[in-house]
Amino acid sequence: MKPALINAHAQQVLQAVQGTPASHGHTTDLAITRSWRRCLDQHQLDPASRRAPNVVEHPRLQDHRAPLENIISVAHWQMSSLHQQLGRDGHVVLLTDARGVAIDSVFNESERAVFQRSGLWLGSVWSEDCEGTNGVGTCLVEQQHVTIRRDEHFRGKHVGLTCSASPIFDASGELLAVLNLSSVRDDHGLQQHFQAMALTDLSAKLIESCFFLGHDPQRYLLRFHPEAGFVGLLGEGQLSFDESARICSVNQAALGLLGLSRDQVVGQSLSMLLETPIDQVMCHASSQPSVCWPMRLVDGRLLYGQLREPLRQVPSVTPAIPKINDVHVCLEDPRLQRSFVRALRVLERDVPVFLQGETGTGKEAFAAALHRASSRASQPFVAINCAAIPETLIESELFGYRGGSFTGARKDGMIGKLEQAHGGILFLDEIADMPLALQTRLLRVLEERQVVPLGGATARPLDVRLISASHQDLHACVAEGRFREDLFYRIAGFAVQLPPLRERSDKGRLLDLLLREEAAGARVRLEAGVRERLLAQPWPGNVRQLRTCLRTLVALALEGRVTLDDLAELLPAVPATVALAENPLGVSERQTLLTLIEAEHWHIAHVAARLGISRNTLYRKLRHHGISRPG
Ligand SMILES: Nc1ncnc2c1ncn2[C@@H]1O[C@H](COP(=O)(O)OP(=O)(O)OP(=O)(O)O)[C@@H](O)[C@H]1O
Repeated sequence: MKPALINAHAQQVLQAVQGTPASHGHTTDLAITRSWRRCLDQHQLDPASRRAPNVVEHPRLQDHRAPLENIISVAHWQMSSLHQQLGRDGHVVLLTDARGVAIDSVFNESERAVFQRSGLWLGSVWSEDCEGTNGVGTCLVEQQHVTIRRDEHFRGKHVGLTCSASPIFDASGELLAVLNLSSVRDDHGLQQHFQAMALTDLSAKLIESCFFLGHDPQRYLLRFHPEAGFVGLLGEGQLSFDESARICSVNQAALGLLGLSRDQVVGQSLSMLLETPIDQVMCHASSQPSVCWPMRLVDGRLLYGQLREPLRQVPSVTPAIPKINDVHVCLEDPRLQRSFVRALRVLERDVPVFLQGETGTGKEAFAAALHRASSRASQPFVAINCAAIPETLIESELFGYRGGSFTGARKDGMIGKLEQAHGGILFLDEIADMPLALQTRLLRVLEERQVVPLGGATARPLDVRLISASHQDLHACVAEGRFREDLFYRIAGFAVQLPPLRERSDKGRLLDLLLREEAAGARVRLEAGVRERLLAQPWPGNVRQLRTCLRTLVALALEGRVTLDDLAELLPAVPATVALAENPLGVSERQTLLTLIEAEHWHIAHVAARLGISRNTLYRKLRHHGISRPG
């Protein structure tokens, strides 16, 4: 931002606050005028100051992050989804604590420098007393959603930004964090601003709701709404209470629906609110409530509710510190380690885990590692690739069948994969590809915890811990009507984003591990420069592609030596555009596929190996691009 522009903006701010409206009719938004006054009178800030933002450095940043670990893990996935939904570049999503310190962020890596220049990165402090009027700081003061457009910022330095910020409250109504979306684009119309505002606010509410649902698993949780169909959705009332029916916490929507203040509700007995007797309410308590039942308030109004009973205590066999060194995969990246430890904790409490990541990032390896580290390690781990089983067979594969129930069925019937996983862990890979009709059946199985084989009459109990995965954005699948929303909520209790290989800080360790595995005891030495070259590759097919590449190098190595020439022969197999593009399988994907498929004469296994992706992924991509075998 040029000094002259900063000074001109500062002049306009001063005129507006001192009562002389600026020539171009400056803001009439009262929240902004109030904030400008605070900046001048209370914080004594200079709108023309070009001082860089305050930044909390490591390890002090850890002190800000540690108390909010739970909300960060709930929020991160939603932040990525928000960033993705906005679709284009130029946006950064920040999560700050209640003091305005950025404790998490999501942006395109290629834009890091742009956002750093604007002060939008981990540790930067965005409270009003530091940075003047801005999304985060003003939202913290107003305690409601605010949007601060370009020259509505107090400091001229920030007029290149548009920020939408929404507060996130904890279960006792205290402001816990702020979700902020900042854009450096100047070509946005009003409609895009409204879309960004609405999405930010919706995301903050979703995070708040998820946080409430998990904040106190040892209490009863009552979810309610005057319309049965709205229970389970964003506007529902949520209220937790203890064994003696004393209300412990309540969300904002519940207060609105009840027409009461927090003080009138928290600490009271549930019987003060309900005409329906408490023992009747308690009859509906279940660990996996799925049906709504009517209850009456003392003022006669009818509500519909669902009651979740306290979640069981974690079995004592659960390791206090999960056995992360014992899982036989490389998880040296601190982000991945943290995700692993947290995923294991929630899985032990029967919360379903959902893994999202690009193809080959190691979703199945991660799930299998969770199994090995869990208290069910000696029980089965059953993996099903929902994209790989033909649609006609998937039902019998999953549910099994009784002997002779259809033509071609085995005489003695077959036990389905679901039942094979009984007592252990079920891994549903590529779940977004499951046909809709089957999603309905799966949902019923998960809710009722029993399975009926095809052609069978009796239900058999099913006790499985569930991990599912997809390379697709399930939010988008739900929005497009390809994935059931209720199933989404059932399977995505805790979401883990697996980073692509190019972003992992443990790339080197992973390379060493894979090389050892591929060498299978033989001595293999990488010549100088080979390792560096391997680590610098973008690896669109992620860990799988790296493994395939190493396997080939080991096979080619003469006297156990891998040379730069060996590597050079292999790497051009992926066209240069693929290596350079930010989304390497994006723009040039179709062309890449056509070139390789022609070169390999439609040998699918060879093409998949050259790209370092699975055959299923390749088939899916061919379908997606409408590429089919000629003749
Ligand atoms: N952390 C890891 N440590 C060691 N090997 C790994 C790790 N992650 C992935 N791999 C290896 O990479 C390959 C691909 O992993 P995996 O099949 O788990 O990926 P995926 O994300 O499930 O793939 P897809 O998207 O095709 O389903 C496997 O050979 C696996 O052993």
